[in-house]
Amino acid sequence: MVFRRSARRMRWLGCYRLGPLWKALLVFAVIAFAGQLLGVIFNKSWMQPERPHSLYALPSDNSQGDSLGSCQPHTHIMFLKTHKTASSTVLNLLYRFGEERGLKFALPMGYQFGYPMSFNAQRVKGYRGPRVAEFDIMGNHMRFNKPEVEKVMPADTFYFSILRDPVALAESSYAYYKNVAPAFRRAKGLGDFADNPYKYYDPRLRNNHYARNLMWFDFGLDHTSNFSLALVKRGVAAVRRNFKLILISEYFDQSMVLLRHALCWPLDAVVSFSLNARQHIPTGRSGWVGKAAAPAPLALTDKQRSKLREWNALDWHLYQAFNLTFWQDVERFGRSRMESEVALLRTKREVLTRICLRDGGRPIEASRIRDKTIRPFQSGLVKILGYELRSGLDNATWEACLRMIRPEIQYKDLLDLRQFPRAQQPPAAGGLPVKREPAILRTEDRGGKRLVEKDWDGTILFRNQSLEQVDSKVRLR
Ligand SMILES: Nc1ncnc2c1ncn2[C@@H]1O[C@H](COP(=O)(O)OS(=O)(=O)O)[C@@H](OP(=O)(O)O)[C@H]1O
Repeated sequence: MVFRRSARRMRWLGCYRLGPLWKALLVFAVIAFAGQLLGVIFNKSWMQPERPHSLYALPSDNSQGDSLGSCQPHTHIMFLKTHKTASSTVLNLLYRFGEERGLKFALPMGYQFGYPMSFNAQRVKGYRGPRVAEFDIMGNHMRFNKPEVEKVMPADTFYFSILRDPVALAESSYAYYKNVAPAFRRAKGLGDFADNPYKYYDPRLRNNHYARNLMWFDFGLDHTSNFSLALVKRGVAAVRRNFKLILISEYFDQSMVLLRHALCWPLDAVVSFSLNARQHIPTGRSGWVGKAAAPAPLALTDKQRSKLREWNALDWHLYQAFNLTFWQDVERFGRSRMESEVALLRTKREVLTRICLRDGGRPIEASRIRDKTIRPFQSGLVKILGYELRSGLDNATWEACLRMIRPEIQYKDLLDLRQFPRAQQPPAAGGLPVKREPAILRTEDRGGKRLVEKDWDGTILFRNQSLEQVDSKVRLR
């Protein structure tokens, strides 16, 4: 049939003047071409998942979520990156948004802005003084200090941050800062710590802020006074004054919807994969499996949970106050509108998972990630997980997917290099030469003896000392 049609078409094209050999050749060429075409289509549909015309767009969707009318997208943004609250996932989308639009980031010299010291504008790489407004986005870890931040960021900056239930945060913080916070280091487990925190906690020791009211501390609030409702009220009021939006980690997707509306961003810009997750291996009653220093120490009874809430009372009140505000915001936004946007966001995430990630998008241990440059930074008791990209992605897709899974430290290095190409590294504010710190926190352990432990910033936390020596030497406050 196909052959007869081709022969008719050739007659129409005047091929009847050709000899039989040429005719045969032409028929062969037509059939080969048709076969090739079919093969390409066939192969594509098998090799690639149905890929929409844009990486994010859904097959039935040529919008980017609800229209946001005529508002202008915010590009001056300050995100207070609180610790262990899903803040790396949030920072990733700020990095992506800024990178794609060529915005300028206020970056730290290392990986945090002099944390745990209070933020100082001089910590920003390339900072040239309070009247030189040249940064668009700021989001690395800091202890918030509004007057100093205002020196760096433009007057119309949108300030936002994120909070998490203090008990979940304590678990995450204990697992991550076990070797960094002296209070955690000495405790047998988080439950043991919760039962008697004063036995382990000395507020004068450096890095013990990771063990109590960490969010309150990150907001730059007074953490040295005794707990009182008046103190809480002042703290909550200060946060309300300084921040336009407080997200809630437990309701991450709803948070993303509120955020994208507040920023007038497309929904696509807030689709993300969870970064910096700790490995959970459920088994038996404890909920964990593992070897020696594995996560059994994280098990908590209900009583211990409520003790941790009491211990972190400032954080607990802060969280409750902004959880309430959050749901009032959702109410104002409209519950059903929120539900449909969250559903759209989740569908987009699923599509992207299929396009970008191996293993159905399950996060994996760093050691199993073949591309060493995207292995997440490791710290503490448990493994911090990352992702691997599917093979066979075209360049544009690969680049877009990579942006979504690139860990925070590597992403900061990349942006840093773009903003300050090596050849012209500016002197650090204050005239000190810039020292690029290695992108790895290390606990070197030889023969069971810990030699050096460095913080993200490259700060040496301790070196070749017993824990007791360390604790007595790192007194800061
Ligand atoms: N999307 C989303 N939703 C809810 N929770 C999330 C999300 N993304 C990351 N996470 C969890 O956040 C924890 C890591 O927090 P951070 O990235 O702020 O940590 S860090 O301070 O930057 O080290 C870490 O918590 P734990 O796994 O309990 O340790 C992550 O699993």
